[in-house]
Amino acid sequence: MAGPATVDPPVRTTDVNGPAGAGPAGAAERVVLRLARPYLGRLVGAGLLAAATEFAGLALMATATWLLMSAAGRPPLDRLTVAIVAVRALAISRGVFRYTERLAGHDAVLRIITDVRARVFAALAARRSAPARSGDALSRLVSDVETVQDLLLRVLVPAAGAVLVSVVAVGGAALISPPAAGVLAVGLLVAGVALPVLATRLTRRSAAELAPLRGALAADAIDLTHGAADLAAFGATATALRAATDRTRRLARLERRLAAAGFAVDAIGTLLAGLTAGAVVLVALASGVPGVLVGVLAVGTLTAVEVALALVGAARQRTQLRTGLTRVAALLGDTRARVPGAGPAPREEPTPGAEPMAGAELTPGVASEGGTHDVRLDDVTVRYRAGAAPALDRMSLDLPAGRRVAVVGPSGAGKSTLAAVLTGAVQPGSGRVTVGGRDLSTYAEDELPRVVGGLLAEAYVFHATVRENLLLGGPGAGEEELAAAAAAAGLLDWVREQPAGWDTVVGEEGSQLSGGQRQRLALARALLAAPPVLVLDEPTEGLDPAAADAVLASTLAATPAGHSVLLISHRLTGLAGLDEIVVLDAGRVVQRGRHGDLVATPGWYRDQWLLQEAAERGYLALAP
Ligand SMILES: Nc1ncnc2c1ncn2[C@@H]1O[C@H](COP(=O)(O)OP(=O)(O)OP(=O)(O)O)[C@@H](O)[C@H]1O
Repeated sequence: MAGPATVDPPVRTTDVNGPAGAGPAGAAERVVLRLARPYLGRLVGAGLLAAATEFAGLALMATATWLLMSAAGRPPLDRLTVAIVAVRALAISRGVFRYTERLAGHDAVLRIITDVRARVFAALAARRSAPARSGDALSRLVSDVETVQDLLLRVLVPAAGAVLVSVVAVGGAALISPPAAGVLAVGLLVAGVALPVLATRLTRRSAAELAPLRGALAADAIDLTHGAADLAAFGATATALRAATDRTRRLARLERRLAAAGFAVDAIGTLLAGLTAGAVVLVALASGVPGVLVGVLAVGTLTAVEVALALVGAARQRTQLRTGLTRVAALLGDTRARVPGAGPAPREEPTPGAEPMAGAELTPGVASEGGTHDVRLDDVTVRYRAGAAPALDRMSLDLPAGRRVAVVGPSGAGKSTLAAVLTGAVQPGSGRVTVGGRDLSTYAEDELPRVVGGLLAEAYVFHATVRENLLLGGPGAGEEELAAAAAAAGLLDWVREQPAGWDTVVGEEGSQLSGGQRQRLALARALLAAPPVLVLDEPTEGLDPAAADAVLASTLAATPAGHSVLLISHRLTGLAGLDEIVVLDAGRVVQRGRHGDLVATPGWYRDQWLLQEAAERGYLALAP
């Protein structure tokens, strides 16, 4: 069978979500901090308590060291009493400080978050382009706002505590030995400034790639589940799975790289603590500091460097929070930072080419392979549940190659089931379906979509660009073919009006399109695929009568000659040009013939035609 060997699913480039961290994170932080201003007193209190906690830990280690080393010289007990009491007091106060710091920090931050969430909600509600129902909006309300919480609780408060304690530690060391304090200051600067900068540099790029990649994977999961039927119908399941697997691998690689960089920085931090303590000891000994105080300086240095190393963790956190913070800040409109996910992917240079003719016949995406594509159903029965009434009841139907047939009938008659049987989505319980004389069950999974396919009921629109959604139907299609398919489906004018044109992102499940535009997009995709047997399940659903007539006419005109069409429709208008109309009821063919004959014959078709005529005449009379 000729035609493309593989059909690509819409390729989600990570830029669907926008480049993470593309915005100025510093500006975003300023916006967030401005929101925190009314709670500044509480935040400063939390920062001071964090510093008190770290200081209590540092003082505890230093006092305990002094106590142990002094006790080795067996001094009178009264000389140790103060230190013993201090150790107990510091050990208890450290826990108390930690507890109150957590309490105060969370109290302040949760108040700020309540404010931020209310503002984000208001901003989202005011934006028509980001409906509050969409997963993206939800993620902004929940996870992005949590980045504000993390910025305050995991970055700013601990960082403030670490800086304060570092200053106090250097001051304390200077009381014992100014040269040793100088060495400690250098060690603390390396631990608290140079290492965080290094950690940020090492992880920034990977962290920036991480967030959009995770977003793309989440969207993959939705597309693979909700769009499974459409992927299968276009033979793109394997390719979509491969793309998602590749993304998962890339994510794993990135996370490994980030973890390795993290371990390396941690190892350098530990080494630095040891080296600084060693240098402090040597300098203190050289300056004639007594042995006990040298011990105090050594242990104090180890503890102080460890406290300063918290800044490395804070820097790492900050890098990871960039994307979320930028999105929150941009949403609140206080920064010009780009909102990843809100904007379309950068526009590609248009492919030079002739202007397509509206309604021009499409180049078949797949040429028929010489053999005919006669479709035959013999005594086909489909039952969705054992004991239930059959959806198709011993149904027989011929659809010779090149024939254009409409299938109509009351709701629940089995029309969509017939489409599902032909596209291989539903296996008949009994009977035989052949295409080109070959049993349908002998077609390989990726082979059938190249012969029978089209627009399924409730077609899925992927969270990608218009172009990517269309290319699912015709992977190799150029601008001209895209335009011809879009013109036939009545979508071209809309595409041309969009600033991003073919690169307009349609949102999750096409949420940024109207129902009619979604339907036209799905129809254009089916037309682009142009299989020899084209199944169209309600192609004009959701369109007003005049638009439905125009789209149906251009759709039929765009279908290549020699290709069969099986059109499922509720509307009976526009069927006069078809070769045959089959009326189904309760899974059986109850009438068949051309429109003119059926209208003249008493039965469901004639009744329905008269009803629809009257209804649409009324509609047109009411129309302005
Ligand atoms: N997935 C399913 N599971 C169980 N029963 C189903 C399923 N799909 C369809 N049916 C049943 O099969 C029968 C035929 O449904 P089908 O969707 O083919 O009818 P239809 O003619 O396309 O209806 P409509 O015009 O309302 O879309 C109905 O009774 C329906 O309830």
